Amino acid sequence: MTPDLMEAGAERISHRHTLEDAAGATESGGRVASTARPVLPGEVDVTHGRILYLEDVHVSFDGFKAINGLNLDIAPGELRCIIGPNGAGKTTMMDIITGKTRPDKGTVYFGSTIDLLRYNEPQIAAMGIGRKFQKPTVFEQLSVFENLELALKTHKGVAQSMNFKLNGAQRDRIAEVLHTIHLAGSVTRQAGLLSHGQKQWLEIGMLLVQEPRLLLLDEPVAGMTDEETVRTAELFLSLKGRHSLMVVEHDMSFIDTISEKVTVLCDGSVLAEGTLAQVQADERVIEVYLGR
Ligand SMILES: Nc1ncnc2c1ncn2[C@@H]1O[C@H](COP(=O)(O)OP(=O)(O)OP(=O)(O)O)[C@@H](O)[C@H]1O
Repeated sequence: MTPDLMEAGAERISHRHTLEDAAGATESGGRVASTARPVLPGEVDVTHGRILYLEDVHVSFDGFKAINGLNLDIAPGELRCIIGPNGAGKTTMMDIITGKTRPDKGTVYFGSTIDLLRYNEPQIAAMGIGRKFQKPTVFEQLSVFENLELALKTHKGVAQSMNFKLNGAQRDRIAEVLHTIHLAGSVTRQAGLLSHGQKQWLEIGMLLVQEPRLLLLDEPVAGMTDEETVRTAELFLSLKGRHSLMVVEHDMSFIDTISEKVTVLCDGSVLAEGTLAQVQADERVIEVYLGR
């Protein structure tokens, strides 16, 4: 497909992807473990106003308390920024949410019904929690379009099927994502030739084609140019509402542009929470993180 056609496709997009589309995405009928009811991607109970809920979570590594009584909740559609000094436990927290690390103790819920501690990493990803690590990991030899196509196929568990063809809705979804990540003009470009910022956007796009409910993003603007950082802020602001985002960053001006609520982690638990101005004025935060 040519960039022109993809661009045209992007313009045709209306947000018509329904829960039915998402339900059709799971070849296994969406059953992922021994819960009382099937869990479908996109089907998360947020009637209690939380898409993510952590209570009194603890993790120790060889006796060292990396996470120590962590409580946190994220609202549906929220864009939450997480800051804190090195070793505060930010990465470990994301590892717990995504099933990479098991806590010693605590509660971790996706919506109000899905106990994440009962699932493994691939199951949690399939439920709609996407994670972006700091370094971009796109397939450099493939084109931008092929990277997105592969992410969609892999998510649907059909990567091994040589006969898999994208349907119209899937092509529209890719076109929409290309537009969102500012790569509609680079559809056929080899991913290895993209700038660092473009690779980061492409990797975010590879998550977006999977329609995640919650996106965890680890230092997304590290190494970006100022212009790329501004465009990334615009991208995140455009994603909030439709997706929930948790962004770990050290770049304060970027956080200032995108954040409503900031959580400061320190020594494995929440030290402060509020607007950026509120946490920046907090003596304890100044002491451990921002400096005097
Ligand atoms: N697998 C592990 N084994 C032993 N210690 C670990 C392990 N993972 C993390 N830690 C320790 O737990 C603490 C929290 O680490 P974590 O990487 O979560 O912090 P962070 O806030 O993400 O830091 P940074 O901003 O430097 O990435 C650190 O002291 C780290 O050395």
